[in-house]
Amino acid sequence: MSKLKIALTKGRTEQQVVPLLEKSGIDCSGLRDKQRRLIFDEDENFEIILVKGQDVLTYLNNGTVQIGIVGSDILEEQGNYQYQMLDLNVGRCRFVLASGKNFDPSASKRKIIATKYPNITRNYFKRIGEDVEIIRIEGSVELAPITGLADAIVDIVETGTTLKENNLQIYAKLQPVNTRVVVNRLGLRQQKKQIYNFINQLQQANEKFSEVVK
Ligand SMILES: Nc1ncnc2c1ncn2[C@@H]1O[C@H](COP(=O)(O)OP(=O)(O)OP(=O)(O)O)[C@@H](O)[C@H]1O
Ligand SMILES: O=P(O)(O)OC[C@H]1O[C@H](OP(=O)(O)OP(=O)(O)O)[C@H](O)[C@@H]1O
Repeated sequence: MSKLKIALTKGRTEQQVVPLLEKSGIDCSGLRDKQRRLIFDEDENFEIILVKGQDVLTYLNNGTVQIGIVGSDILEEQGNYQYQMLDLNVGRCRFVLASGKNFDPSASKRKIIATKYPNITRNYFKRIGEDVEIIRIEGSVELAPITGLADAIVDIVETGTTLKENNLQIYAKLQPVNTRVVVNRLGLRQQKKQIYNFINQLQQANEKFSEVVK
């Protein structure tokens, strides 16, 4: 029987998900001890690769892996909703619209919004019927309203520390974010039993199951 291959988002997601994978009985000793290694096959049933969140669906859709573990922020930004199997109770945060204290959300002038998530931002402003200019930036998003690059930002908030330390405040709360398990459809047909066993083990470890593929 071939091993199930998992693309796990490296960084924050990896830190929070590895304890869950271990709880569900998967040998993650290599991940615990690693420095720059990216592929882990210590477990007899699983192979885990560490990838950037934005690349998880590329590996999944290509069939290189059967399972991906990635934030709902990235799934939503990339417009993929169809392969989500499990909602993990980790990586919890929320999208917000934020700016400095002088920002006027009801001002009639066309606003400039900086974000790492242009699609989510476009959809939000479309929903509320406002036309805005979006500037895409890759990080340290909070700098945009402080430096005058943009009027406001759409970004993720977890503890609120980054906003607070940069004197920004929340003007609107958008959708919540958490970590999801996504499955390749062909993989699901070919390795159904293995995949469902994995999902069940992870579900028990997580004690929170939310959504089965339709
Ligand atoms: N402050 C946060 N608190 C909790 N979860 C977060 C936070 N920021 C991001 N996340 C979640 O963790 C995932 C990975 O975030 P992480 O910061 O490791 O990667 P990143 O933002 O792409 O940064 P980098 O480009 O440095 O790798 C995000 O896609 C999101 O789901
Ligand atoms: O509410 P907090 O707990 O402070 O977390 C929010 C911060 O975390 C994320 O940034 P990240 O650490 O990924 O850095 P980045 O600016 O490089 O994207 C996000 O973009 C916020 O800046």
